[in-house]
Amino acid sequence: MPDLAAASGEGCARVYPLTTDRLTLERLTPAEAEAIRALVDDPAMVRFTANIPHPYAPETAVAWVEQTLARMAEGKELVLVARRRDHPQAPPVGCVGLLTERDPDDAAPRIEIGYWVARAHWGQGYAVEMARALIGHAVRDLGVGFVEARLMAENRASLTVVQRLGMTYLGPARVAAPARGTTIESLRYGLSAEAFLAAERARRPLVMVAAGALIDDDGRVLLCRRPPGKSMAGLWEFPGGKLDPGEPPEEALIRELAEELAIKVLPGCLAPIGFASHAYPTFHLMMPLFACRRWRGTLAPQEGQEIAWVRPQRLRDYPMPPADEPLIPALQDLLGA
Ligand SMILES: Nc1nc2c([nH]c(=O)n2[C@@H]2O[C@H](COP(=O)(O)OP(=O)(O)OP(=O)(O)O)[C@@H](O)[C@H]2O)c(=O)[nH]1
Repeated sequence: MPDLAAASGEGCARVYPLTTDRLTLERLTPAEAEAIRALVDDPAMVRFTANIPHPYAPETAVAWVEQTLARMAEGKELVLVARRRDHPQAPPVGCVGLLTERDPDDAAPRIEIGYWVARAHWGQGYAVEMARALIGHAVRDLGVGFVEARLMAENRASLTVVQRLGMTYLGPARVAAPARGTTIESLRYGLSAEAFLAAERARRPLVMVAAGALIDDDGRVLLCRRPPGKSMAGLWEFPGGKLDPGEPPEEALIRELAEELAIKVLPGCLAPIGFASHAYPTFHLMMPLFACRRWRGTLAPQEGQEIAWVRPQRLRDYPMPPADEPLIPALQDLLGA
């Protein structure tokens, strides 16, 4: 049985918050009770849920948070609160959670996902984005092999979510609805870890890029600015580019450095520093970074790109693509900054 608290112990501090293209997902804390109550206390929101009462009193929200935190501490539940990355102080967009459940006829406990999105954010794909992040975490970090969802047949929005997640219909189920004092007919959907990972790979193909940290005699590093019109325009990056099919990264980098900066580099002058592995919205970037202190020719930008020679301790003054962030300390270490 997977332990849903497994990723919150010592040494795993960097697992949370999970981040997605638009959201930050942080573990539930007692401080969230009132913000959650304010969003959930909405008849349109609770219409399709089994156990959210309406009206939703402040003490009910506090009690729910307390109970949930107790279950989270036991590894039986994991609830994350989603906020927009561009509005971190704004009220939450919604919540997504996993819980372990056991019906009388279940041979083994099952892991069920649940989510809600505040009404102001409906129709923008947030439920799918939150659920994908949490399922990805469950599958990759917590050893969860199968995730279920239960929803009411008339909940069209949730049906779209489970379909977009790639879940398949498993059959009908009756769900206890304590807030209504009854049970309700619902539909069971499910997704295996393998199917989830296959869908993720198809949605986000792997792109291999080779990049170089050119280092001058003063220990400064060359950054190039992404020109207007390109993705992530205006950010500073290491020179380099995509590998051609079958091309080794060193060869690709040497070719790119000649094309972009008119310099000739020999393979022996490239030393690996580290790599970036980052999920962008439409592709997964894998990018080895090589240090290079020697080249031939006069370095001259060939594509009109702005360049800067940057002292290692000043690298953070230059906004870089998110994939590059983890490479900065490695480069600073190398250069003794
Ligand atoms: N060269 C380079 N590319 C980087 C860095 N960090 C990073 O995320 N990338 C991404 O890796 C890809 C490099 O592709 P590329 O250099 O061949 O092509 P491009 O800029 O025209 O990219 P595009 O296909 O996004 O327009 C881009 O999507 C770029 O945003 C970096 O430090 N150097």
